[in-house]
Amino acid sequence: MSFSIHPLLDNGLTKGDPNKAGGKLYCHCQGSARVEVTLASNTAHNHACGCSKCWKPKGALFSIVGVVPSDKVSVTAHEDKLHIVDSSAVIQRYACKECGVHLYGRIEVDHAFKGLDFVNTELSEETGWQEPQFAAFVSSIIEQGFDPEKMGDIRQRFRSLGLETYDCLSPPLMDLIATHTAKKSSAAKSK
Ligand SMILES: N[C@@H](CCC(=O)N[C@@H](CS)C(=O)NCC(=O)O)C(=O)O
Ligand SMILES: [Zn+2]
Ligand SMILES: [Zn+2]
Repeated sequence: MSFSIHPLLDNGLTKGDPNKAGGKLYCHCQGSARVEVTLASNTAHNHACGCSKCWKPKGALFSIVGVVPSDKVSVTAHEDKLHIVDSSAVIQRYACKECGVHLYGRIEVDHAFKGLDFVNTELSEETGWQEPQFAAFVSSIIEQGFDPEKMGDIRQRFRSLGLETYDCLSPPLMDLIATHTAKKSSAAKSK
């Protein structure tokens, strides 16, 4: 294997436990210096994301990121170590100032996914989190230097794991975004 999609997928896909009700995430700092986030829910829509903004473990081409309701996310240790990576982005990604790991991403603006936080469950020491469901923003890895000639290998790798690849989000998620946009524009027209 000449490239790593993500450590959680490089050796096959492990199904999650549909009854898992949450757990803790930690940054990569050591021992008691770790930022701790407690999730009171499993993720939904967990997926591989090839975009340049989502946090990836070292050497991986993709991030694995899912969503949980924002009210199920609490920072339970070292909140002071968190900063927003890019305050102009739609997703405000809170990262540890010391190790750079993203602990959660939150949307504060009017958006179809407002109320959902983006999290990387590989930061947990537990198993059972929802397995990835699809791969998104696959072509974006080219923007970060990946050889366009090898994209067929990437897409084939995802297919062999049973995951569909998209260059934006999956159709159901794109439908949600479009529905939100349509509602906003019809509300604006009726004013
Ligand atoms: N090609 C761009 C795509 C960035 C992008 O649109 N990312 C998606 C998936 S995470 C998004 O919704 N971004 C919103 C944000 O980062 O705030 C890149 O790689 O930077
Ligand atoms: Zn840290
Ligand atoms: Zn992304």
